Order: sequence, then structure tokens, then C-alpha cells
Amino acid sequence: MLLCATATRLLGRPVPFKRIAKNMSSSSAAGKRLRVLVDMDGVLADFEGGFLKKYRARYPDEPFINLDDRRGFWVSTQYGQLRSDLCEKAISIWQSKGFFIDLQPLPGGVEAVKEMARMDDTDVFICTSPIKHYKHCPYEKYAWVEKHLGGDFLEQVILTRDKTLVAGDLLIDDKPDIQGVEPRPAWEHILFTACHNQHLSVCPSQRRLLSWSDDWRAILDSKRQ
Ligand SMILES: Cc1cn([C@H]2C[C@H](OP(=O)(O)O)[C@@H](CO)O2)c(=O)[nH]c1=O
Ligand SMILES: [Mg+2]
Repeated sequence: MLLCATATRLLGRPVPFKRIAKNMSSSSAAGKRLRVLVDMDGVLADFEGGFLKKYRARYPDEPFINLDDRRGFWVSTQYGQLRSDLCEKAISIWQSKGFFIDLQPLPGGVEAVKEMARMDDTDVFICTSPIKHYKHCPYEKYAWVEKHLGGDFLEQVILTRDKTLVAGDLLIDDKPDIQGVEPRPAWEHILFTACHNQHLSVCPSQRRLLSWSDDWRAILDSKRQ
């Protein structure tokens, strides 16, 4: 494998030549590269569908909420409103081993991210928050990326509880309010439509991506200089 000594020294480990070449061309190019941050649950991985399937399997006699009736980002909040003890039962589902790795890809997401990564002057990162119950989730998020996007894509994973600290041009995310310590994040938040946010009226300046069949390429192009 060909290595650049400086990059290897800086990063403390061997760096594939292809990556160094891409980064060198970025710094020497006149135009700025576009950096796209793509959320995982609710955007690439079907958190809501996976939750409902496992919840119904584990608690077949308990009431549940159809995806059409989901309101509000936090699943456990709506289940707690249905009946207070259902909040804990909901939480038990995504804290279980196998929940995150078993999530099905949402239609077109993996293909879109792979296409973005092949685009000129474009860097794409998976920007995802782990749950605080860390026994399985962080590991399974990496494993999901390897399984569906390939091992090379592990370089592109950003695991953080605070996405406002991550610099990028775009953040495609299904959470309507993304907050953290940085009051003015660098990215424009594109709200990815999901069952829990589809009825929300968001402020007119907020752009939506209805699904991966929607024109995500036009949204990227609108941010290019
Ligand atoms: C608890 C909960 C988590 N999540 C997702 C969001 C975060 O992933 P992501 O940042 O990939 O969307 C992760 C931790 O909160 O789980 C939901 O989408 N709905 C929920 O109700
Ligand atoms: Mg999400």
C-alpha cells in the first residue's frame, strides 16, 4: 500500500493512498468542497418500523401506536401518554441487543449516500447520536454502516450526542429541533420526513426532504459555490 509519510505521522496510523489523494486535491482545488452530514435513524435506518415490529413481538398483549398515528420525535413519550408503564417498555426495546443492527435500510438511502460519496468535491459523513445506554448501540451503529455501506465507510462515521458541534454545509436529519451547545451550527438542517414529523408545520425557511426519492441532488447543488 502506498503511504504518505506526513499524513501517516499526523494521523498516527497508515492512511490509504486513495483517501490522501482525495484530500490533497480538495485543498488544491479552487472551489470549496461540499460537506454533507447524513443522520442514521429515521433517515438511513428504519428506527420506527424496527421499533414497532420488536415491541409488538415482545409485548403482544399491550396497546401500540400505528406508524400513521405517531406524533412527536420521542417514541417513549407518546407510549407513556398512552399508558404510563408503556414508556419503560418502549425504552426496553431499543436498549436490547440486536435492535440497532437489525434495523432495515430506508428505501433509497444507502444508494443515495453511496452516490453522494462518488460525487466530485463532495464529502459525506454519517452523523448519528448513540443512546446513553451504550452497551450495544455504538457497536451496532458501526456494524450497520459496515454491513450496508461497506468497511471503507467506517471512516465517515461521526458518533456524537451534540450535532451542533459538527461543521458541515448540510445536515439531513429527521429530528425537528436539533440543539446543543453551539447556538449557530454551521450546517443548514434539512428535515427528513418521517412518520413522527410529517404533520408538523415547520417554519417556511426550513427545507424538507420528503424521502430519498425526493430531489436530494438539487438540495446539494443549491449549497455548492
Ligand atoms: C429514543 C429514540 C431514539 N431515536 C434515535 C435518534 C438517534 O439516532 P440518529 O441520530 O441516528 O437519528 C438515536 C439516539 O437517540 O436513536 C429515535 O429516532 N427516536 C427515539 O424515540
Ligand atoms: Mg434520526
